[in-house]
Amino acid sequence: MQRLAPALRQDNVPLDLISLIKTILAATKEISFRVSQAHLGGLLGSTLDENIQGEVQKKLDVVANELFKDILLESGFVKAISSEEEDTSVAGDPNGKFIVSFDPLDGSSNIDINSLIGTIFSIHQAPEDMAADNPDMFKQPGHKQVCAGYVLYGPSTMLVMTTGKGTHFYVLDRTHGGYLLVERNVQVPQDTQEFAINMSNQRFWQQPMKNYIHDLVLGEKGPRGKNFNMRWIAAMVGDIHRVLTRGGIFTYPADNKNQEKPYKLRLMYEANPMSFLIEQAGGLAMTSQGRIMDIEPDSIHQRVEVIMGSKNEVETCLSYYQ
Ligand SMILES: O=P(O)(O)OC[C@H]1O[C@](O)(COP(=O)(O)O)[C@@H](O)[C@@H]1O
Ligand SMILES: [Mg+2]
Ligand SMILES: [Mg+2]
Repeated sequence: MQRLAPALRQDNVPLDLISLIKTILAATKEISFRVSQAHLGGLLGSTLDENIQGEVQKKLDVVANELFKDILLESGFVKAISSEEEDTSVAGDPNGKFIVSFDPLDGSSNIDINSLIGTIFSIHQAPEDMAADNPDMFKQPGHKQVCAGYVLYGPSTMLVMTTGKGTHFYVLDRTHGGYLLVERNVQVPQDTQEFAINMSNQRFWQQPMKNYIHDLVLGEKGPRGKNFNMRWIAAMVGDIHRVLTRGGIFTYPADNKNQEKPYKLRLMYEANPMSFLIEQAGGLAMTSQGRIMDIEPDSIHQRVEVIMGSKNEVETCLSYYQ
């Protein structure tokens, strides 16, 4: 099995980007270790704080954020970072070539039940004409990402990453301490019989999504003429990993549960990086209005509707909105 750095060099990834990726992965190895120790005590439960989005922070959210932030800012490769757990962007090295957005722990509600969680990251070039403390640097659409990925702290610690030349799976080999390439150019099957959505929000969805899910649930007796299965891991990293592995549609649609917050997932450090991975694997990543990676962001913590996965199924879902 190929090691990570030679695999990246084979794809002609620039050396400075490889160095940044290695820095990110050093942080994930440390987080993976902390996650494996968390149930021994001290790291479970919530802090007394909320993040800027009004969500209670888990202790492990904060630990993962501090680790990731410190390692990145000390590296010299990064001009600024933005994180789910930071109010605004944090300045790094003024000469850093890249900016990194991240969700230090995705699936926080799974921490205390020892279920799937992960770290999501997205890398853009740093604009040369902006100061390191200018958060406007992050207002770049997803199609300008130079790299995106996640690390899943599951039974195996897995890295799934793209630099725009396919989506590849790596596994952390603890015997030598590095990530090994286990599957190159993963492809999402175009058709599927599996969907992922939080069904408890059904009464709050818009009518097109209600109609689409209604037809899936009718199975072979309905207009789709085939049965569908449902999965919900409650961690986007886990749900998207399943979609990349065996296909499916994953959606967090608009809802009117809270009028001020029609969407749940965040564009910069959840939807955009996952869209890059899904598209590089031959899938589609959309809102009901268009391609996620074409959205011009207006703020770091912006939320967005998400409909992504197997190409034909995403297209079928979108047809209900026409
Ligand atoms: O509470 P719900 O509706 O199950 O939401 C689950 C979704 O929320 C998230 O956990 C949000 O991520 P965080 O844990 O990073 O806040 C997604 O990963 C997941 O898809
Ligand atoms: Mg998240
Ligand atoms: Mg999170």
